[in-house]
Amino acid sequence: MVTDDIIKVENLSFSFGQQKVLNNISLNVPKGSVYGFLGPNGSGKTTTIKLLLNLLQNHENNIFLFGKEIKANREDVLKKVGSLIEGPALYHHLSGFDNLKARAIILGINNERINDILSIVGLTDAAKKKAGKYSLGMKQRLGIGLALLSDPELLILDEPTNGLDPNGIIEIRNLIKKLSIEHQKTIFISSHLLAEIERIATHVGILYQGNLSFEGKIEDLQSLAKSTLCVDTDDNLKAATILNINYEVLKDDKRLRIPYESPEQAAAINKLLIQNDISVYNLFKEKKDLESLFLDITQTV
Ligand SMILES: Nc1ncnc2c1ncn2[C@@H]1O[C@H](COP(=O)(O)OP(=O)(O)OP(=O)(O)O)[C@@H](O)[C@H]1O
Repeated sequence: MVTDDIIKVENLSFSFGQQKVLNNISLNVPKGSVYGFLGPNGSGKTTTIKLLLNLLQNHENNIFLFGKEIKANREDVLKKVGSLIEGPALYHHLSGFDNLKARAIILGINNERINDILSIVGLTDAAKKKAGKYSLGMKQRLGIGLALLSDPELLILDEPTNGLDPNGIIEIRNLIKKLSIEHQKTIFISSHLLAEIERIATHVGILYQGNLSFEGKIEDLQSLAKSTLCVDTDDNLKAATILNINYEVLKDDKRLRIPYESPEQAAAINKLLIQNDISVYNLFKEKKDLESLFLDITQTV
């Protein structure tokens, strides 16, 4: 298949027994992107990731990595992928360095590369410490280091910030940015937290109950967030009654909100209120934040 997408999935469905977990989802992950795969718990993210890595059996030929169907090209394709799913498998009695060394021996990778990896994931100073004594954030970073050993083009990370404290989250976020910008990795990262993804992703796919309810650039998602005109007056009840005649006044206990259309609409509303002897304290345009948009998208499927 000729495609610039590092991951391409076409109408993928999957069931565990009678339970349908994925319903006809299609994904397009461009080269060089940080693709945030968002969805609430249980929406099917881990299942999708396991299918992408050929860890669950898929009877269709509809998953392509690097333009190649994965089942027919399993080895060829998967050697270019590093992944971290459901927490890293570490030897707790071994140091960070030796954990990497154990994997490096199998892959035929030298100590210089191990030291590079430790530096990339910020564990140089803790290299000799036992992994069992690492914080959760350090363990996750070591797990990402293991995934990076073979210098994969694509990194697939399943909820890498799950359970981390704010510092741990920031460290992982910075690491992902670095891997994307300085090391040109394509990164597919799942999360149930929009705020997390919003800060690092270039592209977003939103999964809800096994359906892909949005896919696009992060800017496309942001532009979907509709603006409202917020109005504060000395008599909101009276103002709402007047505005209701010509406008849709949205329900809000604190202030009046009207779907924003144009600067002229804002001026007309202002004029109308003043003509009716209502003092206008505030009148401004507010863009819906992505968090509420995410809730909208996942509640209206
Ligand atoms: N091995 C399995 N056998 C049966 N059902 C499963 C199995 N793995 C997952 N499921 C079910 O499939 C659905 C999707 O699970 P999945 O782990 O893919 O969701 P998720 O979006 O990754 O959620 P979470 O963030 O909670 O891991 C859930 O209802 C889950 O109970």
